[in-house]
Amino acid sequence: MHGHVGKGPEHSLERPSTRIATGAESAGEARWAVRLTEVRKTHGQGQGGVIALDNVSTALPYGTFTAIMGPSGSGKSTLLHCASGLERPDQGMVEVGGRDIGALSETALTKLRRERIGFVFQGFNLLPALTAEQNITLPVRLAGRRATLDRDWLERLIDYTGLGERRHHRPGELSGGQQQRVAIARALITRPDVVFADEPTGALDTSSGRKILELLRRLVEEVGQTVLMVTHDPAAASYADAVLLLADGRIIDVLRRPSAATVAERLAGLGV
Ligand SMILES: Nc1ncnc2c1ncn2[C@@H]1O[C@H](COP(=O)(O)OP(=O)(O)OP(=O)(O)O)[C@@H](O)[C@H]1O
Repeated sequence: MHGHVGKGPEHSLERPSTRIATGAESAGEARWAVRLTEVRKTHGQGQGGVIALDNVSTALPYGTFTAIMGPSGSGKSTLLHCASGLERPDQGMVEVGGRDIGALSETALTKLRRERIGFVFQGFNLLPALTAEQNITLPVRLAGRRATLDRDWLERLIDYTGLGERRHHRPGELSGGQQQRVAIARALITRPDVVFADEPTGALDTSSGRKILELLRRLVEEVGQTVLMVTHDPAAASYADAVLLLADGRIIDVLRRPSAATVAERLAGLGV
């Protein structure tokens, strides 16, 4: 595989790729967009406590598309929440763009989440009073005075998402697929180290969902974006470079270049 040096993390997902230029990378600091090292997370305490993540280690190289799958309750959301700093692990380390996010203050973590991480949700989560373009540029405005909008990048994202004709429409005037494309452009506007997508096609019909997955794939291939996506759908997972298969809070398998059929078969073996 490409550029693997020394002993990598337990599950390192390598793919030769165009790599996105980030501040951390250009400084030669980070190889991985996201890295989890022996992450453990328990919900609740004592006898009622549930081990949601049990010593999970994995690393996502820049410019890769990874899917997380597994039975209900296997820890997928918890992994996404820990990787994005929404929840703090009990043990272990989470790095985003080479920064140990556990060492950050709440303020610094909020800033990192706003500027270095993009989020895409099943329900789009757009602000209804803002136009498509205003929704897309909101993260830059929230970043405050220091941040300036990169207009060329905005235009490229509008091209990628095919929203040219709709940029001045409000979410209520857009289809579900179009709203999700706005959400994807919004997630990328700050050129984040990673985009976390939680069931991004869950609320869409098959054809709109496929367009979303093709868009994410293109952004990985052509822009070098790193994407981590939770999905229950083997067809959606087949757009990823690799599938992390979770069961009982552990990564039990990594399926590389997965086909929908391979994924479905492996999940059926787990009783999903
Ligand atoms: N806030 C919480 N309090 C108590 N237990 C929790 C909490 N959040 C998650 N859990 C438990 O942790 C385990 C992992 O949950 P998690 O939501 O990460 O699984 P998941 O794979 O995302 O499930 P699903 O596919 O159903 O969304 C489950 O046993 C769940 O019941």
